[in-house]
Amino acid sequence: MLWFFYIIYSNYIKRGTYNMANVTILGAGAMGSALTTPLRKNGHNVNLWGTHLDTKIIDQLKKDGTHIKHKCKLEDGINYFYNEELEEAMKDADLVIMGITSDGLASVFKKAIPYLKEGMVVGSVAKGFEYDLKDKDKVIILPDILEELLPENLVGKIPFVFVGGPCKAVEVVWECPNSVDYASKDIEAAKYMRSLLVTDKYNVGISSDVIGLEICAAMKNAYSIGLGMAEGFKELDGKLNNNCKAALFTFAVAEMGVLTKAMGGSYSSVIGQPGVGDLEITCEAGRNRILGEVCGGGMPGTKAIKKMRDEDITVEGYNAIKFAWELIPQLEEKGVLDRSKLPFLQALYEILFEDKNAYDTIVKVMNKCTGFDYE
Ligand SMILES: NC(=O)C1=CN([C@@H]2O[C@H](COP(=O)(O)OP(=O)(O)OC[C@H]3O[C@@H](n4cnc5c(N)ncnc54)[C@H](OP(=O)(O)O)[C@@H]3O)[C@@H](O)[C@H]2O)C=CC1
Ligand SMILES: O=C(CO)COP(=O)(O)O
Repeated sequence: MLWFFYIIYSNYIKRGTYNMANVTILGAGAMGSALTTPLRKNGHNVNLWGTHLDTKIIDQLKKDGTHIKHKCKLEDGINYFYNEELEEAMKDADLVIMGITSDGLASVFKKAIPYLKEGMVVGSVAKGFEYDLKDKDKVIILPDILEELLPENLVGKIPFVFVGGPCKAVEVVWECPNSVDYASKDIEAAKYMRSLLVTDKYNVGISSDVIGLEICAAMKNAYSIGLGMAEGFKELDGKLNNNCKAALFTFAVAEMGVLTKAMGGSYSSVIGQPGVGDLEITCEAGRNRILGEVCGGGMPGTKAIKKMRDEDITVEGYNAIKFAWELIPQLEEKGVLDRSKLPFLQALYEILFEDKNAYDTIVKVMNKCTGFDYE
């Protein structure tokens, strides 16, 4: 019995007083590295671990503190670790943040599992979908993958926190004001993670809507590709197509609402930071928007994605479109979705995966979506 009170008390001490914590970030890419800034500003001990793909990034950071993707120095006092130093990087961590892209999330999390301990909190910034590990044809949200991978002895003992909202990584490094949401089934864990990262510039809201936040995080990337197309039309007609972009923005929000509702998420995420907020930044300044711009300018979808991948640019919206398209039959089978309510998504699938002409397809979808009943 005394042990029971001890565990409760020590968790309270740990999460309630918010003293200096040990934080390990897995993934030294754009976002993982950016989160070192608020953490170091708050005086925490920060370990930044690079994947097998991040060796050059870690080399340079160790040399002079410069992050080669951000092209500026990170805060002083960060401990840097190479791929083969994972155990050391995770030793004594209170919070582990997965700064990995959606397609690498499961493989990196699997590597981290042997070093997870009861009481640690795991955060993730990844935005996308994955296939269910138990059923390779089934599309699921990223929180479900992490839960599935957790070994039996840690189930219910490691809370997960998911990050959504407009947050260009480099602006976090520059300490520009921004606002994100942390969602978790364990609100105390979300508050704990917030307590370690929040600054006067890095604002964090707390939410219990994990599903809504995840659907928005994945789908804003998908729809930003579509909004980017309107930017690319300039290449064809020499004119700004801002009316088109604004209209597509509203169709994107409506369709994120349709999918979120079908999945059981909350509309408040759609109209909050994870949905509208993140859609706005991504269609203004995101890497997904660049793919759309290239397609809108006339390059076929399959060629445009190849070009960006060859340039090593992360574009998660491309896969998100395919995953969402494959998710539809699952939701129709459950009777919670009618695919006719997602005309913009269908258009994106046709442009990006079937190489349909972007301009003609977008003009048609504008005709269809104007005055459309999404209910
Ligand atoms: N960048 C941003 O502004 C924001 C990004 N996010 C989300 O955070 C996640 C990470 O994004 P970001 O940091 O920009 O991405 P990066 O491309 O910079 O990479 C993130 C990390 O994932 C690694 N990685 C990529 N592919 C694989 C793979 N197949 N297997 C193992 N590791 C892999 C990267 O290695 P390497 O560096 O060598 O590619 C890097 O360590 C994404 O899901 C993104 O949507 C969220 C908010 C904002
Ligand atoms: O998620 C992001 C901003 O919140 C980054 O979007 P991109 O991956 O399109 O750059």
